[in-house]
Amino acid sequence: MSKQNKTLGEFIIENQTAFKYTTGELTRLLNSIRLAAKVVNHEVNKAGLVDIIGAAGDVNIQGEDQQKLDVYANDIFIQTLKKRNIVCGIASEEEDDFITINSQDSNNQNKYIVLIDPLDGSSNIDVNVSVGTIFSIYRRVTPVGTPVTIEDFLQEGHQQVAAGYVVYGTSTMLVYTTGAGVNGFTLNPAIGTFYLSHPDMSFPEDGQIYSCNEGNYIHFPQGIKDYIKYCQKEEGDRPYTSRYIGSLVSDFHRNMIKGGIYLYPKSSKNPQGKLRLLYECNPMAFLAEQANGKASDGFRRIMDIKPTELHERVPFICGSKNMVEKAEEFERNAKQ
Ligand SMILES: O=P(O)(O)OC[C@H]1O[C@](O)(COP(=O)(O)O)[C@@H](O)[C@@H]1O
Ligand SMILES: [Mg+2]
Ligand SMILES: [Mg+2]
Repeated sequence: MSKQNKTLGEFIIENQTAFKYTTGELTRLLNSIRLAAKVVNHEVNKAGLVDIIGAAGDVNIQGEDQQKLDVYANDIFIQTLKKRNIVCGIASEEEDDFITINSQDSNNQNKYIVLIDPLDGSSNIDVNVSVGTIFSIYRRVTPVGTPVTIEDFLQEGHQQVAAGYVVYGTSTMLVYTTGAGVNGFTLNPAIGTFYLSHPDMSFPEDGQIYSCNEGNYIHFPQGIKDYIKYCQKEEGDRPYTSRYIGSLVSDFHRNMIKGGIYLYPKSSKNPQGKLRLLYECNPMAFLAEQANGKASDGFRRIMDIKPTELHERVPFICGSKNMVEKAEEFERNAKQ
């Protein structure tokens, strides 16, 4: 069977042997995420027809108005994972604290925890612009059969065993890694099956696209301002093209295919940046590095940052390796 016709289910099974902890547990977990993605996709595709757009009326721990689709996607992913008794803990952008699964059941031999951003790009839901879901998977560090603790969630990004995203766009794709490269699968909506459409995805080392909310420009650190001016300068292969969808998943996906850099720096408005280390930056950083790209906070490798809080934010620069290194160079120079 040619690589192209392979379904996600087949690919997951075939590639579990490449994974050193093979017990089939990660396979079942990835398949659960695949299922939840299809359910959420069904609702996203009819946003506007059904009562799924607009605010849900609550504010989440990030201080953001929860959108109905944020809440719906959160419920679907958590229920799908809970029901299958496939993990021992879950953390989500939409949940104040982490969720412990079946902690009283000492037979709960599950080894994995999942961190999710159930709906990424919430500001785009109501305006029919692509949105996504982001997931990150770790092995627990506390003994199996005991309730998970915060330590299981505050692991450095390089401890991830798998990460991925779903983009609900012109087509719906699931893109993931287990540390052996990055592969993308497109949903055939007629039969509800994901097919391998983008094998071995890789960031071009250089690109001509920069993605950043320039509306915050005056609040950016000097190094970032200098880098944006560098991108806009008439010189060599520049100016680069500015493209900003406002959904991290979609901006990342485009830049991975075409070559580009995404920046959400810290600013006088957001001293730590906006994006969340555990369920946005770490999974995208794992994917970026597995796809020959790079991810940093301007100075440190994202996946080497030791988390201290569940919902902590970090400045985020991610994309084509040479472009990220150039941005880091401007940040370092501005510091001197
Ligand atoms: O509107 P801003 O400040 O440019 O922020 C957009 C960024 O915030 C996010 O929407 C944050 O993610 P959520 O929608 O999951 O909260 C990113 O997807 C996006 O890149
Ligand atoms: Mg997000
Ligand atoms: Mg979100």
